[in-house]
Amino acid sequence: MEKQMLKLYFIMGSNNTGGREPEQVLQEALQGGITCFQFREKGKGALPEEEKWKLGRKLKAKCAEFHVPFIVNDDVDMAIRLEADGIHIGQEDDPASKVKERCPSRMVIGVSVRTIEEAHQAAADGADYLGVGPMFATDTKEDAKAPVGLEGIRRLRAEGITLPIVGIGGIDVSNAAEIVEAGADGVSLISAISLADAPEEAARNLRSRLDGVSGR
Ligand SMILES: Cc1ncsc1CCOP(=O)(O)O
Ligand SMILES: C=C1C=NC(C)=NC1=N
Ligand SMILES: [Mg+2]
Repeated sequence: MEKQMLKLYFIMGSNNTGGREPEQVLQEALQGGITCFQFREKGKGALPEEEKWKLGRKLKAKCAEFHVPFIVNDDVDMAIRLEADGIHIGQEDDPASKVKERCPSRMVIGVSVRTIEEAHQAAADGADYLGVGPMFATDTKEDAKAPVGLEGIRRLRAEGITLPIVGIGGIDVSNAAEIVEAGADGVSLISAISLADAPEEAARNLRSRLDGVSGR
């Protein structure tokens, strides 16, 4: 997996946009320079199945226009049937080893981890990258656990985790660089772009900030 794709990894569902059209917000984020997109339709106000599939197809087509990887959160069937570039799973989903068996080998598999044990397990299960967090406080994910902070990433690297890592949780232009300086290969975020007055400008500012940082 090309870890550069993790530099500015935007995540969004229709319930993260403050009521704006998700396709429009994604269009702007792509124009602003996001390097990866994850469709994450879950939580309060998430779309029912039928609409979720329709939106998923539209967002995938938009990512294809910009040659940006399209990742699906949680829903392995959707990821496979939409021919997504990858799937992202959490600790409550099937292990990466099981998901990997079901997916074409071209698909990347990301796993959410918070502890060192979870990180080692995900690596052993064949994860291609880790989503580490929550980094900072966030109110986007209702059931987010206590933040692990930059130390959460430093500790994984000190423990010898060499897999590509994105930090997630409460990230914006004010703290994105330090995530990479702590040893991550990029940042993943929702509201810093999805709720920005100008999503394209927000993505552009984040991208230029991240282009100026040397990670590991
Ligand atoms: C999905 C997820 N996992 C840990 S925090 C979080 C939400 C991130 O949202 P935001 O970037 O708006 O803090
Ligand atoms: C919870 C998550 C953690 N990390 C990433 C990249 N995506 C997620 N949905
Ligand atoms: Mg999940």
